[in-house]
Amino acid sequence: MSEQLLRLDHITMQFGGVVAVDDLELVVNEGEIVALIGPNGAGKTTAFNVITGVYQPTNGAVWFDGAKIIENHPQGKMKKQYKGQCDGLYTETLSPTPDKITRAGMARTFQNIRLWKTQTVFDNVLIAKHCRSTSSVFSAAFRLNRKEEAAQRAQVEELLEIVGLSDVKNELATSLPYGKQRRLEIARALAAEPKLLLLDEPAAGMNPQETEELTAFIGEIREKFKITILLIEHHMNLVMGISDRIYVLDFGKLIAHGTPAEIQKNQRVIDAYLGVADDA
Ligand SMILES: Nc1ncnc2c1ncn2[C@@H]1O[C@H](COP(=O)(O)OP(=O)(O)OP(=O)(O)O)[C@@H](O)[C@H]1O
Repeated sequence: MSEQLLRLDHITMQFGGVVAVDDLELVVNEGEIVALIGPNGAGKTTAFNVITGVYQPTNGAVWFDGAKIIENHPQGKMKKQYKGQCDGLYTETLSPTPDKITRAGMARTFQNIRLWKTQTVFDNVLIAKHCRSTSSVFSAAFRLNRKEEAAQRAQVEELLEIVGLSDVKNELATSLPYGKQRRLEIARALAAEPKLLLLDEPAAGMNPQETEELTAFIGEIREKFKITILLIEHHMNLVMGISDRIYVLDFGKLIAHGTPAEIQKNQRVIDAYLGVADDA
């Protein structure tokens, strides 16, 4: 459990005058479930967007699976603003696209469910599998490689069985109840066979029972897939129930990190976030 899978070094993301993420240092070790929490607008989704290549950070580096995958330093007008803070620390510009990052072994879900609405449960997962395979475009369009296609279909069957969606595999994704749609979204991310799964508010919009089921489901996924998970979540029962460690952001800055027990009694966190009533 001690190998670092993901490491953020001095990550800053500035949009115009807003510093959404400010000098963030974060580590996720192999096999861990780590939560990133904080009040609305704290910078959590922005951090995910930097890690997954949606945004190029203003400064800093991201290491994944032993390699530096992202790096940037203040450019243009920003140079003056950041002068003295990070001079010479980062000199390269490494900015892979999100699909390259997926291929490197990360997969994510989004705050708003993004399923292929007109496809079945099975096809939603199959398409995600295709996207991972090198011959995906041709295979998907022309079925050039039938052997590969058959193997992928079998893997999708197996995955749906593991996540408990086999019985609804031929139904349209959008006909599923909300909790199952969330489960499908996670299954689709798992189809990419990631080393790191990033979940952005997986329990958003869920009632307490659905949240409880999801909490158990995430735990099962970790066990069954031996996967590492970084998640953003507002439901404190879920966060405290499954996280090994928690990072807390407030106004882009890291204000605390530690075990759930440590975070629960951290006064800065209580003031900034946990004092706010849980809507779970
Ligand atoms: N593309 C963007 N352009 C300009 N400002 C942005 C952009 N994305 C995020 N921000 C700003 O950055 C700050 C952090 O937003 P972010 O969405 O990362 O917060 P969050 O912690 O994920 O919030 P929530 O819990 O509400 O999802 C906010 O002030 C937001 O308005």
